[in-house]
Amino acid sequence: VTEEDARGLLHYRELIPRLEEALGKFSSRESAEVIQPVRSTVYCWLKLVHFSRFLGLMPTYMENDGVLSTKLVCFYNRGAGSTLPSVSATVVLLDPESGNVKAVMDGEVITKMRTAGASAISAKLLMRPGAEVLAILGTGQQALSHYNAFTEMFSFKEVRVWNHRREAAEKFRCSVGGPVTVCSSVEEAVNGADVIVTATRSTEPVLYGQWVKPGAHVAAVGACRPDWRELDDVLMKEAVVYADSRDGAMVESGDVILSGVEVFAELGDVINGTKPAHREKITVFKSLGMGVEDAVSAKLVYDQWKAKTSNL
Ligand SMILES: NC(=O)c1ccc[n+]([C@@H]2O[C@H](COP(=O)([O-])OP(=O)(O)OC[C@H]3O[C@@H](n4cnc5c(N)ncnc54)[C@H](O)[C@@H]3O)[C@@H](O)[C@H]2O)c1
Ligand SMILES: O=C(O)[C@@H]1CCCCN1
Repeated sequence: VTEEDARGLLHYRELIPRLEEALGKFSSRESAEVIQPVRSTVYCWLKLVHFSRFLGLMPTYMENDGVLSTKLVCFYNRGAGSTLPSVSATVVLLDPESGNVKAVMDGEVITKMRTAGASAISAKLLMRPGAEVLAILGTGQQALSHYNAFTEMFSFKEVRVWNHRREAAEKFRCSVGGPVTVCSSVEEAVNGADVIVTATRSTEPVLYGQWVKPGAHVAAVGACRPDWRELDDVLMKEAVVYADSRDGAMVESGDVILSGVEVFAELGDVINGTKPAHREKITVFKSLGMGVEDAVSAKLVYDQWKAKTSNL
């Protein structure tokens, strides 16, 4: 199933409810219905290359959904100037009965859309009512999918973007459909913002708590290794911290591990009603990406692809 197939078949209006259900199932530890270990990571760092690279394996079994899958995802921090994507991914969908491979699928569209979909769910649950200003830090693939998901799901009055290379932010502004304000600094972008998405390849904090307004919601998508940061300690300590997977965050998130804060709840706990949504406080959703998100997205694509191709 190609990238083009996946792009044509995946839509936020169908994807987001499935992601919400999957996050809820993942966090309801009562049954063994969902099996999704923390991602296995293999570094593939070349001696002469100064940028970090890894391969992540993300196997998942969802019994009631009849999904057995694994994603193979490479994150290559290639540095400025490369035209290749930072994330390349393939999802393998298997038949849970036989163990045979059903489909080998493009995983890049799935990764972009399910990550933005999960962040949109976090905003739906955790941002203050009447949120008007969205700020996006970073202007790469995830920034774009977040822009698309957030502008489709919510009605922000203003969308601001920041990139450490201003020309990249200008390019982003020209490539999207709606109005976007390009900001010269992170501080300018997040000043008074109700919702902030951090989607950079930075390994050092880019967002500082002193700039974040009370009650703001932060969807933190980058910094997916235990020694990488996007958020500073002030922000992490001031915020109520939610994660997609608590176990994942304790192993993979530098923002959580190095700040020493506790994950208050998983997003699925809020969906299940077992933990409150502290909309009145600064909230951080620390997203690392989960196999269950890929599994339900891949099933959605595959079922539609199958129906389409069997009608040919
Ligand atoms: N949580 C998840 O499920 C998930 C899924 C996919 C990607 N990610 C992460 O999201 C981040 C963005 O991924 P992407 O696919 O959009 O990558 P990308 O390469 O397309 O975009 C990265 C952006 O970060 C900017 N950037 C690079 N170095 C920076 C620095 N030092 N400081 C500030 N900005 C910098 C780049 O200019 C670019 O705009 C990565 O960290 C990636 O690992 C997370
Ligand atoms: O869950 C994922 O697909 C990503 C890939 C890149 C790094 C972080 N997590």
